[in-house]
Amino acid sequence: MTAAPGTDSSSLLGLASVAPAVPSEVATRSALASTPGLLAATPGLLAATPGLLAATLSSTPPSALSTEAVPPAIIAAMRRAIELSQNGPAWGINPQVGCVLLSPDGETLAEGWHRGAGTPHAEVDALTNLAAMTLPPATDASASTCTDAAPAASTTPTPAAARGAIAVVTLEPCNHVGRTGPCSQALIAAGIAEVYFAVSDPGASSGGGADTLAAAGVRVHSGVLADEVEQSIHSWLTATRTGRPFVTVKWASSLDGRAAAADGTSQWVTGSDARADVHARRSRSDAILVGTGTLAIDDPSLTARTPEGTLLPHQPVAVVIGERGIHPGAAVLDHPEPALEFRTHDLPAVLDDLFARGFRSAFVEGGPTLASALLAAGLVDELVVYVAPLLLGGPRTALTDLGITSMVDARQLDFVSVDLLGPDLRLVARPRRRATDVTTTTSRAVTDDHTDASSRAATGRGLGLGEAAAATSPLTLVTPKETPDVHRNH
Ligand SMILES: NC(=O)C1=CN([C@@H]2O[C@H](COP(=O)(O)OP(=O)(O)OC[C@H]3O[C@@H](n4cnc5c(N)ncnc54)[C@H](OP(=O)(O)O)[C@@H]3O)[C@@H](O)[C@H]2O)C=CC1
Ligand SMILES: Nc1c(N[C@@H]2O[C@H](COP(=O)(O)O)[C@@H](O)[C@H]2O)[nH]c(=O)[nH]c1=O
Repeated sequence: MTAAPGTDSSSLLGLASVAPAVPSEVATRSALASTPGLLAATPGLLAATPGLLAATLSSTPPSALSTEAVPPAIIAAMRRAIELSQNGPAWGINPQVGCVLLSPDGETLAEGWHRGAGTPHAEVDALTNLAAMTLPPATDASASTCTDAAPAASTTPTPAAARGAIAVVTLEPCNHVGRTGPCSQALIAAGIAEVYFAVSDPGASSGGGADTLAAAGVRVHSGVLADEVEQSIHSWLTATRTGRPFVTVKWASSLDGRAAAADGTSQWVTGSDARADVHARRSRSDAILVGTGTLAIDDPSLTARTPEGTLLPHQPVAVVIGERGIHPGAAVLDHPEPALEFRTHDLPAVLDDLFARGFRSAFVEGGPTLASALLAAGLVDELVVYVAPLLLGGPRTALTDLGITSMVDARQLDFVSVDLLGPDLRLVARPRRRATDVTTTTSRAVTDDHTDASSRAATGRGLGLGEAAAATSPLTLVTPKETPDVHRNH
């Protein structure tokens, strides 16, 4: 059973009588997103009473989509979309996104997910998969709008089965009109009648797809399992909202809070399970940051490796911060990715620069001076602390001065998780949000490896990297000649 966007079609989902959304209805989606946990609470009741559901929906405008109004098939599809999203890379400039296409009666038609910058977005991937299943081979179903390689809507896959279908997608469909075509247009062109998504896209240029869809007569709902999606792409959402990479500070300490023995040796404080966990986290990060003190004393490799020493498929870029820079012969010079050095103590500027290069996650591996400076500056989003059951005593505490002199100024955190890894504890904590905290949404957030030329200029910060280089090619290798303060090595 099919229907054009905005027209009625009877269905098991009871969606037939829902009026087409209007833009003003979509504009209220944030209210719904604030109570996402409720959305998933009572699907069983709804499954048992489809007639009641249809009645509820017909009398409830989409803007007031309530707990009861989310059909179980949509919840199930969103759970599947979240699973699919996790097939994509956890690092890089783009988020993990998954999409499930449903027929009007709730049957799964096709699935898709995003495989990283330069590849089709999840919605287009799902449409392409649907086309591949339903169109004759002569039709080029492999092209898509949302890739760097395939511009414009002329290559949008428009399988007939998509007409009147429902798209369930973890992130608001993008609204880009740039190097990549917008997913919102691809969905409209394919004849999708209804879209459910979890979380709004905070990107200034990529967000707004919901309004575009609604204006075209597509029924649009947001906030479905929003808590789950917020958690699964927390790092990317935070980076996009704040305009700097998501910063995780990690350290390994003794039970008495020492990161090294008095002579500076620290290998190893923690055991093999904890270190394997560190390497898995390295491989999900865009960059590993260390200060020149750690470089000088530990001479770390900063690669992501298996316990046997094999390199993991994704390697974060090693970033060394400090006036001393990288000494000749340092192990990071043998890293498979060219290392970056920032001969500065200006940490916001470093993070700005990394963001402009397309880095969305920074994993800080010390040492105590760099970690403390980042914390004191309020630039840390998460702590991952491994505590080993051993005592070291002495002066080498895991953190140094945070500028806190009295308990009233203590940094309050919340534990996110506490786990035993072999003999060691892993504690994950995040800053406690205060009522006065304001989430900053910058106007420079971008997705799909676009770099907004205004981003660095907007902050007024820089480390001597030419604006043009940063604006046009976030991952361009910058030679020392071009940048006295910032450069990649080898
Ligand atoms: N157990 C663990 O998890 C870890 C332990 N360690 C241990 O820590 C020790 C090294 O500690 P530490 O010297 O603190 O190492 P850091 O890596 O923190 O390096 C400190 C240096 O970073 C530079 N720096 C960059 N930005 C700033 C800033 N904003 N403010 C101040 N300094 C900045 C300065 O160098 P410059 O003079 O060049 O400007 C400073 O001297 C070693 O014994 C090592 O084994 C290290 C990492 C992890
Ligand atoms: N000592 C210590 C850690 N130290 C961190 O690991 C770095 C060494 O990385 P690599 O040379 O790539 O193996 C070192 O410089 C420091 O940042 N990490 C831990 O998980 N547990 C430990 O006990």
